[in-house]
Amino acid sequence: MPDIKIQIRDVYKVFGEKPDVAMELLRQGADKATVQARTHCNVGLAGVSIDIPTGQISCIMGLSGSGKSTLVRHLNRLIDPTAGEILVDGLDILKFSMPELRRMRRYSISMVFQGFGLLPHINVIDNVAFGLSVRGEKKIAARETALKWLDRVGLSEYAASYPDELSGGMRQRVGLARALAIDAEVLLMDEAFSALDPLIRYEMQDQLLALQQRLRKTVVFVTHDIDEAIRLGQHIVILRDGKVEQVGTADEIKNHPINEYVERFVVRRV
Ligand SMILES: Nc1ncnc2c1ncn2[C@@H]1O[C@H](COP(=O)(O)OP(=O)(O)OP(=O)(O)O)[C@@H](O)[C@H]1O
Repeated sequence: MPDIKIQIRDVYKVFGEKPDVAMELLRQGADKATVQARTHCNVGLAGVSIDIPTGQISCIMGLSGSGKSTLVRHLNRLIDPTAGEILVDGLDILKFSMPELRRMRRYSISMVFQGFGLLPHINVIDNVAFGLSVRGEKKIAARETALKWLDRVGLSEYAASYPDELSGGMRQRVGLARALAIDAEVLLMDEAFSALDPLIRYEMQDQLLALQQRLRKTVVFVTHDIDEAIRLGQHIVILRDGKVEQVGTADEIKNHPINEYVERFVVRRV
């Protein structure tokens, strides 16, 4: 059994004006559509419990609106739950003070976004060094680290370029280098490769797998693409309407889909 890095315990997220009424309905077993009809609240997550293993790539997948982004954003507290617990290394991150939270975001958990999130007015190397500068590292040392990571993603020659001079795939490699440069143990990737065309996307998956061979980060990778989940994920979580539908290895999901919803993803591949 692998170690567990992140424990998500019975997490609910209700968006809207009447979270208490919505929670009561959810606890009585109402589904997302009923809660929406009765309270006009949007259910993001409804009682999600998952263990995220250390040093593996976990893929969160499901149809649009199933709660993937909402879930991953809880892990660095971009979103706080309506109810439930989130433990990282056994610590309840919902109880963190602002300084503890800042420390976690600067040192322990980094994030790669679909839209790359690069700053347009600074060059590539300073984009990669950004997280290091924010946490107070000296400019020369930060740039040295940034250059090492740019080299690892094959972009050291573009250190002085600006983001708008790069292709989408190159920009996402810069985004990846920036997330890796802070050397966090946890990497959150929200549809990180979804904006890329299929060939480049495949190359990025290769690059992530190659880096992961050496780095062994705990990666939480959100995708709506089952092929990507199966290719990358040692551990796959399928969400539907804010609930966990199935958790398993790629083989388990492929060969033993628990119901029609999961089967539809898998069958569509053939
Ligand atoms: N800020 C918000 N305010 C209101 N409702 C929200 C908010 N964020 C998410 N939701 C709702 O929560 C549910 C889950 O949304 P989420 O974005 O997590 O789904 P997703 O699986 O990531 O979808 P997609 O693949 O389209 O990004 C949806 O019903 C969505 O409308």
